[in-house]
Amino acid sequence: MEITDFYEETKVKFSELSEELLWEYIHSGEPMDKAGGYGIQALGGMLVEYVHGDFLNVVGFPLNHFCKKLAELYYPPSKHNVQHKKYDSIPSVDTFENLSDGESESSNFTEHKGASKLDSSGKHSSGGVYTSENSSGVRTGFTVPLENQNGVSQRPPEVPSKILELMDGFRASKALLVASKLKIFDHLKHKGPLKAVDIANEIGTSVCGTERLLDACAALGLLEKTPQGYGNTDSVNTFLTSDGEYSLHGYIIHSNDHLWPLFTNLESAIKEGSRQNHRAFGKKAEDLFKDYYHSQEGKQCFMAAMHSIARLTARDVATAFDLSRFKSACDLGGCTGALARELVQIYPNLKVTVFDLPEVIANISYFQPSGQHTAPVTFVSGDFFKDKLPEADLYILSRILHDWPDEKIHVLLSKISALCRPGSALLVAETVLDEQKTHPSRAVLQSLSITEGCAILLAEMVLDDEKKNRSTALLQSLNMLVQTEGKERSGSEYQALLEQHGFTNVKIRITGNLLDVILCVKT
Ligand SMILES: C[S@@+](CC[C@H](N)C(=O)[O-])C[C@H]1O[C@@H](n2cnc3c(N)ncnc32)[C@H](O)[C@@H]1O
Repeated sequence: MEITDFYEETKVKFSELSEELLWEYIHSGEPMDKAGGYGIQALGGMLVEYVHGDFLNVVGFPLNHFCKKLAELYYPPSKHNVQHKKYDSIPSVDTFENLSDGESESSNFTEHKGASKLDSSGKHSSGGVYTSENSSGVRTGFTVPLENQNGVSQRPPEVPSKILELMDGFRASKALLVASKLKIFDHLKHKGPLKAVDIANEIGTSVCGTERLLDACAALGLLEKTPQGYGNTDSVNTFLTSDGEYSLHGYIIHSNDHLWPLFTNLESAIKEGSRQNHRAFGKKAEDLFKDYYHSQEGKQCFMAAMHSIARLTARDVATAFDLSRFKSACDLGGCTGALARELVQIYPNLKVTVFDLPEVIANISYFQPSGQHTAPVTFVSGDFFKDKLPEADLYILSRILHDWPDEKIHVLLSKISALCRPGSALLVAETVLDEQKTHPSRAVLQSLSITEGCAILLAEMVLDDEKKNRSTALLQSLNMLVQTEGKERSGSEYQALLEQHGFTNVKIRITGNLLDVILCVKT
């Protein structure tokens, strides 16, 4: 990728202005959203005596210089193409006037859509002149002849928007993470709309940096920008503020403070095939929980992260199968009890025990909902690899198996299996990978009896959704690589693990939520 930078200088002389006129201009409202406080292209033009230099630079974009730079980048002078450079410093430009002229537009449009070439008289002929066209069909570029190394004119490939989006994806993520970490969304929820300067004062940041972050968030669809200032969108109020019932704030802070540094070491993780805690944080404990739980802050951050995802997934996990025949359940590694509480609400006859490490159980009070009836949920502390497990006729492992390698899973499953009576069951909630890890399942489409056109449209929609789910699952598998010794597994991999320990009748529900659910019975 080639990067070039430049600046453009334009001098603007204001005339002598009376205070009265200035106030009138202010009250017109025009200056309010203008960098520099006036709009030379509109009312503000009356304030200006003269302009030396590029007028459009004052309006906001130095188009002429920009186009010259583009021409340099796309058409650098070389032995092969110097002879074509008949025009001044940039090739011919489609003016706005051309675009407003319906007839000439349509004829030019046709001409420009096919490849064309400037001949020595400056007219178009078939060949290699390129002009860009935006999604609304309005041409925005200027013609630039392009040649390959052999001097043959060619049209560059379409802009690979998907690749560019992925390439820059980390910037968008980081903007979201930092805005959350700085509690910008919280301030806007309670006091918005606010101007950049007010937010900067509230959170103690620079005005220029804050304004850029807010503008980026607005461009990403997270914020609304109006003359009154920046405000949250509805989904930001629901998911990104820290006090919302379904807030993802806990997971976002975990992503910023832990996952981000771990993913920075993804390259080493791929080379070595192992987790990267020592590189990201300078220490390596026996397992990831000892890493996370060694400080009170780390512990609460991890618990908040687990809690926020559990709140969003618990309903789908609890209802994926009818569990009403069970009287007692034990959620092993049940953390803050979010799933347990959902279960007792849906199945009023079910008593649920949450079993987790002592460090976690000591902190559950932070996550207890206030004023809610929580009597059937009991919390027990212990180590599920070493200690005796509570008795129950339904065991639950939600996001537990993916943390561990097969050897450890065998230890845990054999303990659970030994405790199960015939008819007892095990419910596993994990992101289940599709079998090939390449092809989306077509089962849904085969079951549709609809017209062909409709089927194709639906197929594309379903496949798009499936692709998105699949990439989420496979990226989650990378997430496990950088921080654990575990991994995400496919349905048949889970089935094999479970059957080895006497669990049969393995049923899998793909929920469409972040977690899928597997139910199996001990025979
Ligand atoms: C990835 S979290 C999943 C939490 C919860 N089940 C959920 O889905 O939101 C793993 C949980 O297992 C617990 N855990 C890890 N090792 C454990 C052990 N040896 N004994 C008991 N719990 C353990 C952790 O404290 C943590 O709460």
